Amino acid sequence: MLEIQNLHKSFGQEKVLEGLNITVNKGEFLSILGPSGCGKSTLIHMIAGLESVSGGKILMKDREVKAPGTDRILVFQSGALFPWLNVKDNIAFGLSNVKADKKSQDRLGDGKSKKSKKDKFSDEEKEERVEELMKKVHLYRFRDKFPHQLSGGMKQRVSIARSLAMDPEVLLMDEPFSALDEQTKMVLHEELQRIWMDTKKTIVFVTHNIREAVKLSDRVLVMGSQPGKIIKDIPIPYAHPRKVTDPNLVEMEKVIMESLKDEIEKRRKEEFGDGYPVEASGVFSGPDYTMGDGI
Ligand SMILES: Nc1ncnc2c1ncn2[C@@H]1O[C@H](COP(=O)(O)OP(=O)(O)OP(=O)(O)O)[C@@H](O)[C@H]1O
Repeated sequence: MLEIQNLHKSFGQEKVLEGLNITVNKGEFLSILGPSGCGKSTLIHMIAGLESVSGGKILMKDREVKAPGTDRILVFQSGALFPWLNVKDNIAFGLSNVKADKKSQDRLGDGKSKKSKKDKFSDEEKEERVEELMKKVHLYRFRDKFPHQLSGGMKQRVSIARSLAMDPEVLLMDEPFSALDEQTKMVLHEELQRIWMDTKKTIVFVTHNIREAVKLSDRVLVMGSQPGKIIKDIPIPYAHPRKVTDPNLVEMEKVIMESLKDEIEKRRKEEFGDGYPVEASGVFSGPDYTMGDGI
């Protein structure tokens, strides 16, 4: 479905990503996990077509990614809703720009005419999709509310619904829950697992939270930094929906921690210099092993 081949990225003299090779399978929930600054957002922006590549290729269904497209929709950390639109209109917003692909054009009988590209969905289908998605993310009764009237979790659910409305081949998620409190995060994890099981969408999910990655994904790619590279590819072969208390998942968290040992040591040295006692650093002592601002 999505193939990343020998991908490199530099910003000026700074080499950010080096030699990444990733295959994302159809229907897979893949997490990209790594410490702050290792290049996760840069990578997902490149897949979305929002950032250029410095070397290598990104192929989506064998076609090189050169620009953003409705086959790859990115859900941002902030939700990025339009404040002047209510829930319903925010979800409906992208639909008018979704055009039918070549196959559907042919089915519609005008596949040869580029100028008259048809909308993928009729007006009735758009209406139905928006209604269905508002129900799917449990926001139907809030459909007339505006973003400032919603909680952080609700806003993120609108954002997910808006992305799903466009029926992308791949849903790209850049730390979508990192700004939320723990309780809301847990609810949204359940919500996302349910949506994923329902829709069987391919999801590429960027996070620095080990527990989140293990709970949600079929596979976790662990990244190292400076420059960013894949250091481990770890399958999480357990049925969904999952509970974080599942001993198998706790075990997987330990496996991932182990694979990040060198990375943690690198960060510890950066933060504290040589000789700082490991047990005194407090790094990774939090409840979810977040590799965020603490290191
Ligand atoms: N547009 C840009 N111009 C210059 N440097 C950039 C740009 N975008 C990112 N970088 C640099 O690339 C490196 C990787 O950044 P990126 O945001 O991809 O990391 P990240 O793993 O997503 O971090 P975080 O988890 O903190 O969001 C950083 O050193 C950052 O400063």
